[in-house]
Amino acid sequence: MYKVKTLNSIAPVGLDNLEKTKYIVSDEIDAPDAVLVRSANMLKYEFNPELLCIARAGAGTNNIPVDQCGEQGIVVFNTPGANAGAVKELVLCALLLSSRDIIGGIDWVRTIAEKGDEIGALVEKGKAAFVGPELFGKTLGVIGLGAVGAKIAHDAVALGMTVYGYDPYLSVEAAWRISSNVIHAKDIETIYKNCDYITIHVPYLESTHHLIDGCAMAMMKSGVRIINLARAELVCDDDIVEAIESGKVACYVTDFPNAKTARSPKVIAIPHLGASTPESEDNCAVMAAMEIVDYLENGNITNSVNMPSAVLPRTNDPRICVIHKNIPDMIAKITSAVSSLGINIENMVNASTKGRMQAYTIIDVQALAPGLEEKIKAVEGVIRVRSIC
Ligand SMILES: NC(=O)C1=CN([C@@H]2O[C@H](COP(=O)(O)OP(=O)(O)OC[C@H]3O[C@@H](n4cnc5c(N)ncnc54)[C@H](O)[C@@H]3O)[C@@H](O)[C@H]2O)C=CC1
Ligand SMILES: O=C(O)CCC(=O)C(=O)O
Repeated sequence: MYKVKTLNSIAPVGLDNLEKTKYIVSDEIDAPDAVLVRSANMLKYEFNPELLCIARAGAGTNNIPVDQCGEQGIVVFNTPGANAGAVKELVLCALLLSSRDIIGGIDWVRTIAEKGDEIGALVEKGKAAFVGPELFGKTLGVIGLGAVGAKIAHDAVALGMTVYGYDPYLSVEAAWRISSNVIHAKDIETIYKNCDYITIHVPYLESTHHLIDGCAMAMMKSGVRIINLARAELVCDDDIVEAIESGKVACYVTDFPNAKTARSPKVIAIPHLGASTPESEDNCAVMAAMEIVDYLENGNITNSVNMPSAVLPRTNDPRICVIHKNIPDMIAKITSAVSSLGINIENMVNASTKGRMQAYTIIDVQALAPGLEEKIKAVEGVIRVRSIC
């Protein structure tokens, strides 16, 4: 039986893919083979030696020590695009909330709720305090045009906005998803200087820490509205609070409130609800569970953030899966270790990604033999070996 530990509540439709005859799934498992997680912080998690993979039911993996996992031969998956529809809808909502003072207006109506028949007249007299601009005809800057950013850019065009998109790392495949009406911003300053609204959709990495800071905001239009449903640390809290106080920033919407931002009256703080729809919770859970099943049962890797993709269709042959350093001569040494025991290789695939530290090899063999795993493990540069019957 495979053991899967859940660190967050995972949608049942996803867990249904972990057949009860093959999997024990619980939040109280010791020494799991796989971990299923949403936003739980795993940065200080103690990895048991048996742990083979972690599936993040979601996009961002900054709650997982991805590089350390790679060094230990633990495959980390995420679920690209599976919650993008939910985030997109909340960003559209955030754009409207940042513009029209809907929240202020609703709060004010509550304060006059006991005024009985006077309410109608009070509303007509008081509503001028909650006026805000339309999105139509305004300029939106989308930083990061991946699964979420591409959808927002598309819908904002449909809302009549002029949309600038900035993403220097966009894959060709992702580029096809971008509406041709989106203006390609060649540098981030173009976004800062031209946009009335700016929304951020990049992963949180060392290189994106405080992407929006005082210098960035200094380049922006006065009264800019900033939407951050990506990660708190992409924006410098001290600087944005200061920019709000000075009037430079008219509104900041964040899905990641903290002690600094939650108190500011011009911050709309949402309790990390970007992906909180039944549809996206189901999508993420199903994709994450399927990634675990395919890796544990077949050794196939799809949507990993620390290993290359590698899929070899199953036959009846037993299989050896080898995670190794991405350095020259590994394939020759690993296949020699197999053939030194007189074992024939029936089929194999090797995958590496430029710049990634680990590579991966799947080898279907005629038969397993005692000592085979040990022989491969002894090859310098091999990180982890697993055989699957
Ligand atoms: N609030 C929530 O519940 C959710 C938040 N997120 C956050 O949003 C982020 C984006 O999500 P997806 O669009 O699904 O990810 P994605 O991986 O599809 O897209 C990210 C895009 O950012 C681009 N990028 C990376 N560094 C950049 C930089 N310095 N400047 C401009 N572009 C850059 C990449 O090329 C990629 O196209 C996630 O990493 C996560 O942190 C995602 C889903 C739900
Ligand atoms: O699972 C969640 O609710 C959080 C989703 C998220 O932040 C992500 O996918 O990056």
